[in-house]
Amino acid sequence: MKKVKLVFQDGQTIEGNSFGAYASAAGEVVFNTAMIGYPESLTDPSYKGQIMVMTFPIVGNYGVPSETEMIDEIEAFMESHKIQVTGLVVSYYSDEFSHWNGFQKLGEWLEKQNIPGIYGVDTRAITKKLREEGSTLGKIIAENDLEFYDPNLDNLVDQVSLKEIKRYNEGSEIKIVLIDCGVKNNIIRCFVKRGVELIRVPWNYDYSTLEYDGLFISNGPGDPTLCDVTIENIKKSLTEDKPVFGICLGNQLVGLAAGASTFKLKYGHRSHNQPVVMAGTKRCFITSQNHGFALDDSKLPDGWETYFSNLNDGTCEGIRHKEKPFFTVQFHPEAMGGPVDTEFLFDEFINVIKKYKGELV
Ligand SMILES: NC(=O)CC[C@H](N)C(=O)O
Repeated sequence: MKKVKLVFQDGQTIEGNSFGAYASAAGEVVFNTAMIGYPESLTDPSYKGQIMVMTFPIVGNYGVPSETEMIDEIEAFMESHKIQVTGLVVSYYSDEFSHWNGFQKLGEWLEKQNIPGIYGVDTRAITKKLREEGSTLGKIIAENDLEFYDPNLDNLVDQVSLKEIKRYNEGSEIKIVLIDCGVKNNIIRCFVKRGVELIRVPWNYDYSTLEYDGLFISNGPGDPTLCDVTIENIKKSLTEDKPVFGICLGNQLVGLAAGASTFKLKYGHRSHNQPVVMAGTKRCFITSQNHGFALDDSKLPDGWETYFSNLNDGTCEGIRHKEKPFFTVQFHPEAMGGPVDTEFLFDEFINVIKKYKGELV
């Protein structure tokens, strides 16, 4: 059994066992308290540049599904075409797996994609550290040492966004432009199964010449303020009346385009049980989340209001325009993995598009 080290920016070093690739990697260390869903989380492009600490004590016991099986031109069981995290930290790694959909061992999959994992470390102590001191930079060290690396200084969206336009359900009556900032596959599935045409465009694409009925802005990695081209394009869309919907990074980008500001949370929200409340109601939803930044809704621009708030820390979980059909959420209604309480938001978006097109009164 090979040993590796997890080294934090403050010098703290924890030794553990290697699994996956025996390699060194540096990034931002974040923790995720979800009990399941490691194949989906590991392939979520929003985790790009991050070393994920899973607090659930046993990881790997249901294996990993096939990463090559495709349905409708997208990976059937993954949230993107590859592992996006930089490294994985778990307490107990189970090399044995049992699941109807299990195809390979988690360690084998990580190794194939050259992603290091470390296990046999106290993930509760690490999580307490991150909660008390905030997210920090870190590295997994095998043989060779590395510099620390802060992914939030790089335009990660450019690295994960697709490079050319791609259409799904071509020819459908309702056409939605999806700005791909690192979109999760389940967002695409949620639209495709509702029968709309999806025009998936790169993060910096000028979509103003396309024919479409609604604009959707996806999730994505890193600091939202670095998505300057997307923010400028959204600004133009907000002067029009076409419906706009954004998820996670998309929520932050619409907020920035409207004139609000973002800030970095101390340790982020990464789990499948984040409670949010819909403004003006007592309706609470349990949501799946993965974000390190948030919109500051203490001073929203004129015309905008808070749509959802987080019941744990009161931070903004979405905004909406008071008159125009624009709304966004910080959590993940497509929930992969996680609870599907808020998937109805896709239907609401399609309904406001129908209203906008005069098909619904
Ligand atoms: N899942 C996301 O879209 C994350 C958005 C942004 N990168 C953040 O960490 O806040």
